[in-house]
This record gives sequence, C-alpha cells and structure tokens, in this order.
Amino acid sequence: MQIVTIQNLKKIFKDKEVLKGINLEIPENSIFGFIGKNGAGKTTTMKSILGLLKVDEGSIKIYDDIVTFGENKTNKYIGYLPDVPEFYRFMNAREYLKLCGEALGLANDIVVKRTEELLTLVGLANEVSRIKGYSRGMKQRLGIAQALLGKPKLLICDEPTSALDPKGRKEILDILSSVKNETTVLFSTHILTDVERICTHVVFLDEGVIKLQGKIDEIKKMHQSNEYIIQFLDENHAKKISKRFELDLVNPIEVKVLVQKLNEVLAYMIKENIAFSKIEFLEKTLESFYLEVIQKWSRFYHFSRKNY
Ligand SMILES: Nc1ncnc2c1ncn2[C@@H]1O[C@H](COP(=O)(O)OP(=O)(O)OP(=O)(O)O)[C@@H](O)[C@H]1O
Repeated sequence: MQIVTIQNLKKIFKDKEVLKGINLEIPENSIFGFIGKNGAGKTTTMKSILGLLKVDEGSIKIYDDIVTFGENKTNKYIGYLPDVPEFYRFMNAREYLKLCGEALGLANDIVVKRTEELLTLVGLANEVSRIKGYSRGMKQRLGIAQALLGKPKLLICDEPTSALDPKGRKEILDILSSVKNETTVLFSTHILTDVERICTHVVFLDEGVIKLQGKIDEIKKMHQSNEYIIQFLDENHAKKISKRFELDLVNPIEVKVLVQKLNEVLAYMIKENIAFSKIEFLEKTLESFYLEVIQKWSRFYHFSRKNY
C-alpha cells in the first residue's frame, strides 16, 4: 500500500517553477532516499507533504486523505525532523520530550513510557545535561526521538546526516534503519553512500523534475555495469595493454575493459607473459549511476532545446 501519493505537483516561488509536475509514490515500510543537489526542490516537496506550503497544482495524499495547506489532519500520520531542528536549549532531553508530548495531546504516562523507549533508541537515555551542550549529532538524535513520539506511520527527515561526521552519520542511519518495521522513512540527502547503506527505494530529483524512482536493487540490476578492471604489477604493462586495445587507464596500474573484450585481452596477456594482480567486476555505485542519469537528462534537455 502507498503511504504517500503525489500527482503532478507544481510549486512556483515568484516566477520560478521549483517543482515541475512531480509524481511520486512511497510504499509503506520502505526507507525512501530523496536525492538531489542543493536547490533541487527536496525541502519544498517535504513541506508540501506536511501541508506547510500552498502548492500551485497537483495533489498529495497520505493513504486516502488529501493533504490541504494550513490543515493538519494528515499530519497525525507524520513525524518530521526539519533540516535545522530548534530546541529549548535550557531543557534536558526528558523535559523537552515531555513538552512535545503535551503539545501532541498524549497522556502523561504514555509520554513518560515513550520518552524512555525513544531515548534508549537514540542513545540518549543516560544523558542528563541541557540541550545547549549537545553536539550536532546528539541534537539530530533528539530530533528523531521528538519526531517519533506520536508513533507516526511516516517519518520525514530533511538532510538528517548532512552536517555530521562519519560516526554521527552512522548513528543516525542505524536509528533510521531500526525503525523501519513500524515507520516508513523518507529522508533527503545529497550523500549517496548513506542512501546505498540503508534505503530500499530511491528518487532522484533534479531542478524540480523527478529523473528516476524505484527500488534500489531493481535500479542497480537494470543498469548493471559490463566492465572489468584489470590491475597490473607494472605500470608499463598497463600502458601497453591500454594502448594496444584502446582501453581507458583508470590510474597508472589499472585499465577498464568491456566484458566482450576480456577474453581477447587475457589471451594476449598470457601470450606476452604479462602478469596481473587483480581482475575485478566494476560494480556501479549509486553515485556513478546518479551522475549518469542527471547527465543523460541534461544532454537530452539541451538536444531538445536545439531542435525547437
Ligand atoms: N520561500 C521561498 N521563496 C522563494 N524561493 C524559495 C523559497 N523556498 C525555496 N525556494 C527556492 O526553491 C528552490 C528549491 O529549494 P528547496 O529548499 O526545496 O531545495 P532543496 O532540494 O531542499 O535544497 P537544499 O539541499 O539546499 O536544502 C531553491 O531555488 C530555493 O531558493
């Protein structure tokens, strides 16, 4: 079942069309990576899902309920962590979550129980200091606890790992990964390795247009590489093979070869007594694939424009 269905969503700020008719479906219990460079329209999309922006065209549904600007009936399903979460810095984590629980209208005993569960989940159960002394990573973890307080069906996080060091990023990714059985997760980022680590689904947004969306496994399978890397012991051998077969040198001791040519190259290497240290299938990363998709579209865009 789809938890979010977006149809033909358009948003214009002044004279700039920031979302150009996007269609997006987020299935329940997925971890959805929302990828796009700065200014692509990720925050605008997320705020639209939360009903915080008035859209110019199109519709958004949470399950079967239509999202309406200024109304919060669909937000009962959603927990939200903004890109720069704000806190009452003089409070400690428990005081802050108690306040958030009251704002949500939860009963006191439920808030107390949920606070302990969530502080354990985000690794802050033993933290008694005030929020003003927290690191960025701790603030993000507390922000996730706050967003999960009302047991939302959908957790939306706007760039939760972008400002963090590798350890802080891993902690956040582990938390997002651990809640997937109870909550669908949508998080935006421009760090593709983070998406590759935990996401089941991905969407590429570029200049307000969705270039690709789907299951990561299927996308990777569909766009599988057909190249190998041969690593030599000697730079001269790499140079010689590269020249003879017109192969790209990846670095001074490695060449890239298409699978169709591999046997021919290997036969020549055996004949010439050229040793190698490694032959490896070139697995495409999400990052290389993303760049390929974005470039292909931009070539297509320029080509189309030329033909007008
Ligand atoms: N309130 C606003 N008024 C005018 N322009 C806006 C407003 N909010 C966003 N924009 C513009 O819309 C575009 C998309 O912004 P958005 O914040 O959605 O991008 P993003 O993908 O989240 O990028 P980032 O990673 O930088 O946060 C940008 O060009 C931004 O300047």
